[in-house]
Amino acid sequence: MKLNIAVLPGDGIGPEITKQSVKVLKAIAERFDHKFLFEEAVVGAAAIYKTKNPLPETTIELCKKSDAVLFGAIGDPKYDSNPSAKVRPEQGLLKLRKDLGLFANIRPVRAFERLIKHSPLRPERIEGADMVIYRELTGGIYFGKKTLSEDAQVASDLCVYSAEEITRMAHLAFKAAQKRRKKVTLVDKANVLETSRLWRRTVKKIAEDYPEVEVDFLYVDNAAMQMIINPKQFDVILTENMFGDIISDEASVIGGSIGLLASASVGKEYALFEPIHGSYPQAAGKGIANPIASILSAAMLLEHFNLLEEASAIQTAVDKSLEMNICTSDISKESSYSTEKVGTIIESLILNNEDFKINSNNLSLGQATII
Ligand SMILES: NC(=O)C1=CN([C@@H]2O[C@H](COP(=O)(O)OP(=O)(O)OC[C@H]3O[C@@H](n4cnc5c(N)ncnc54)[C@H](O)[C@@H]3O)[C@@H](O)[C@H]2O)C=CC1
Ligand SMILES: CC(C)CC(=O)C(=O)O
Ligand SMILES: [Mg+2]
Repeated sequence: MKLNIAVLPGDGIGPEITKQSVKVLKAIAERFDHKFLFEEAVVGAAAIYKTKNPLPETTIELCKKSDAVLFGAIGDPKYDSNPSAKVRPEQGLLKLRKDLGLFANIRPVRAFERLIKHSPLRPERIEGADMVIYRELTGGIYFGKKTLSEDAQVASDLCVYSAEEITRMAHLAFKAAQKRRKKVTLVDKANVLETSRLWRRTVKKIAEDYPEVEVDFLYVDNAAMQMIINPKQFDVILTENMFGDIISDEASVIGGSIGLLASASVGKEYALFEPIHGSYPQAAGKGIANPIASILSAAMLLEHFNLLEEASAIQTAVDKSLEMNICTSDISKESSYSTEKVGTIIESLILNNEDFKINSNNLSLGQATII
């Protein structure tokens, strides 16, 4: 298969982790005889420094003409220490999501068997945990009107959702549940928020189309606690933009590190693949960032194009590398390999291993991105 992949490394650790996932995709192309072509563009603070714009038109154009986008991370201490800056790296990512219509962000979370001993959570609580978070990505409070009074003493962020935005998201979550353990949990705050009540009503109605899927409803505050005390109860979590952002960082503790959690951001026309973490500026250039979230995002990219054996090859190589204790220091202080070394070992496991049979257990999604 021939794929044109736009690569947007971004800021902080973005370039060094993305370098590893591109390396791994090149290994897949070599081993499975595909042609993957990569073209880079700037986004975030890197783009502001170069063009004064966090999302230059040339970057959007490249994304639109490519088959898929591989995204690193954005964010820079210069802007984090100045929240009032008018032009910000985050605007680049938010605008990109909006312009490409990437309304669904899919974040699989599972407890990696080999890492359970490193988790701060009790092993018996997380062993076998396996869920996928369907986070709405282009609506809600991140995109609503923002105001600040003239004296800078009163501010507001508007949270808006339409039934249409909820409906398209809910169908994706129910379809994913059909292929998994047939359970959808809507996470909201319907005891307080009108938007959450709209989510509940809409989801209840859609659930009628999926009688074999069990639905339950949890307030986000309770969900945050349940995530830690009983994560195995979750199969597909469906939620709005901000709640999904927050509970997925929390859920990463189950996997052992946020440096392991991949995601796919999809819409009707375009698809972008990105780790769930940010630009981790404290680690930039030090070679200590975990590249696996980015590498597994590349696996999700392959899965999106139905390259299941190839996606499975990445997943298997990642599992093997972890089994061999080849990991960065966020996972194990005793065994701290560099970002580059972890990428190189995963690359060579892909190039040298003979047999990558598709094993639905080691696919991250079960084709959940194909919409
Ligand atoms: N999708 C994106 O591009 C996102 C960007 N950001 C931006 O990133 C910058 C930093 O934000 P933070 O809140 O510190 O979040 P962050 O996700 O960058 O880092 C939080 C913590 O997670 C850990 N971590 C993150 N990625 C890791 C990796 N690959 N390997 C090992 N450990 C890792 C580190 O302990 C780090 O201190 C900000 O400018 C923020 O706006 C934040 C979240 C998402
Ligand atoms: C930096 C934000 C725009 C996004 C975020 O935290 C995320 O998508 O996980
Ligand atoms: Mg986040």
